This record gives sequence, C-alpha cells and structure tokens, in this order.
Amino acid sequence: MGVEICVEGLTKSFGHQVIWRDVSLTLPAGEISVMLGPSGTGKSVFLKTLVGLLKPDRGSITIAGRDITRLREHDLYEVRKLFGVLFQDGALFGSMDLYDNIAFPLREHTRKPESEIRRIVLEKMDMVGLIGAERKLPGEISGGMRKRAGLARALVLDPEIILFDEPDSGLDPVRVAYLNQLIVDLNAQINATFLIVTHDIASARQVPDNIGLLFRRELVMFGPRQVLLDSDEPVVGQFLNGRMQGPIGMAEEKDAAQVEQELAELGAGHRRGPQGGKGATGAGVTPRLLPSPGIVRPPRWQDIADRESGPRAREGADL
Ligand SMILES: Nc1ncnc2c1ncn2[C@@H]1O[C@H](COP(=O)(O)OP(=O)(O)OP(=O)(O)O)[C@@H](O)[C@H]1O
Repeated sequence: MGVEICVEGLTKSFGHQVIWRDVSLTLPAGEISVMLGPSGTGKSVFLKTLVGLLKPDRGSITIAGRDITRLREHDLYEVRKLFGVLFQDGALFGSMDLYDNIAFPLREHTRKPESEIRRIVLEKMDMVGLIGAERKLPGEISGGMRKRAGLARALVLDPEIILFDEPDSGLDPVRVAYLNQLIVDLNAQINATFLIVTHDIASARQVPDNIGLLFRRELVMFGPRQVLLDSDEPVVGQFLNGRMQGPIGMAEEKDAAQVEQELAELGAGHRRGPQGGKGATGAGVTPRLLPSPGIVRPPRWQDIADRESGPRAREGADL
C-alpha cells in the first residue's frame, strides 16, 4: 500500500558546505512526489539520505514508525528492503543480461527457488514492457530500455517506496512521455510511495501528486501539485516555467536588485524567455497524467479525474 515518509528538520553538510538545512516534508503513502531544484542543490543527496546511505547532521526521517537516522546498520538493512531505487543510468551490471540483472536482488536477498524467481522476473519485465529482451546485454539496448530494466529490477522485491533519480535524463521527449505513463501506471498498480528527482518541467507538471523545490540550501516549498503550479513564489514560477527571469542564474544565484528588476519587467509584460509570462501557471494548470485505460485505479485517482474535469479545469483549458 506504500508507506508515509515523514522528514523533520533535516540538515546535511559535507565539512563546512551546507547542502540543505531544516528540510521538513511528508511524502504521503502511495502518492507520487517530485523533487525539483537547480543543479547542485542536493537532490541526489536527499535521496541517498532517505534510503540511509548518507547520515544527516540533524533531524529525523520516520518510515513505518521508525526514525531511520537512529537505526543501527543491521536494522537499517531491514528498512532498506522497503525501498526500490532507480538510479540515473539504471545501474545495471554490464556483463549480465537483463534477466540476470533483474533477478539479482532476488538471488542476493531472498532464498526463493529459481522457478519462483523466474515468475517474478518475467512478471516485472512484462510490467515495464521488456518481455522478449531477457537475453540482451545492457550495452545492446537503448537508454530508454535500460531505464525500464532498472525499473524492473527496482520492483522485484515489491518495494513500498520507489526513489527515481532523474529517470528522464538522456531520453528523447517521446521516450520521456512513455516513461512518465509507465510511472503513473505502475503507481496505480502497485500503490507504492514514489519520489522522483527530475529536471524535466513537463514531467514535473503532469506526473506528481506533490511537488517540492530545493533552492539556496532550503526546501522552498513542498505541497500538492496545483498549489505549486498556482504559486506566486518567484523561484517556483521561474523553475516550473523554465524562465531566465527570476532568482536562479546561469551558474549561481543572482543578486536581489537584478531579480527585482527582472520580475518587475516580467510583471509589466516584457517577454524575454521562451515561455515568458506572469505566475507559475502561465497557460493554465497542466492536466494531470492519468493511468492508462484498463488499469484499476486506487480511489484517489477518481478524485483527481473529477477535479481535472471540473469547472476550474475547463476554465484553464479555455485560456
Ligand atoms: N559524498 C559527497 N561528499 C562531498 N560532497 C558531496 C558528496 N555527495 C554530493 N556532494 C556535494 O553535494 C552537492 C549536491 O550534490 P547533488 O548531486 O545532490 O546535487 P543535485 O541537486 O542532485 O544536482 P544535479 O541536478 O546536477 O544532479 C554538490 O556540491 C556535490 O558536490
């Protein structure tokens, strides 16, 4: 059913470099959340901290009633079994075919017989559309297929939580669209809690229930998708519209006077970026990507479908 992750007052530094401080948020059980932020703001560090690979300096991460920042290695090992992680490149073993790659966690962490392993591997390969590619090596397939293989491997231990580190990196827009649909479909089918780190604005607008944004060593905002898409917070608007105008600069943060001038110009209707315009919503709130027809949807999807087809959504569509 997925478990809730409750993060409170989390701070992480490497030496004197503070990565982020006082991060608090709750990833609701079974929902999809996306974490955004400019490069280097510590999104990957956040994922690694959630799974217990990095220790925070302060704060707590409560999963299934236990603060994992205080667990000993042995107990942490048990908690990690709740997680599936999709790394950026799929993190497949190059010398193993896809079948053996996907079977690896089952052979490593369980005592299941090969017949049961075969059933599970083929089931997960089917879920991600890879049936027939069992004997391919990672080097022989496309980047999109490698991601799907990595996803199948993340699924074999039936995780309650799946973390995705930039699942769309290196994929063309069509492959990203297919992967997004797969993510939404999987979430509806297995009902696990998903957290996705991405730079892809279109994905961030359509896929999640919740969006968070890390900037200037803080979590600027975390909340329901529509709240962030409607937000007047300059950095949120800049990021979700991919604009140059706003607090985020090319290599580093801009000074306050420059930001103020840019935002004033933007407010006065001076369009300079590809999607210049005021507010995060720009051309209305992007509709939510729904699970494919035929997939039995958990109850929250009905609420989303009703909301998306309600009067407000129609107003947005008329703009
Ligand atoms: N093990 C480590 N030791 C020291 N510094 C680290 C370590 N891991 C990450 N960092 C630093 O933490 C900062 C944040 O890195 P991270 O990879 O989490 O950023 P990110 O937001 O995921 O970036 P991107 O969007 O470019 O992938 C960087 O300055 C990085 O150099």
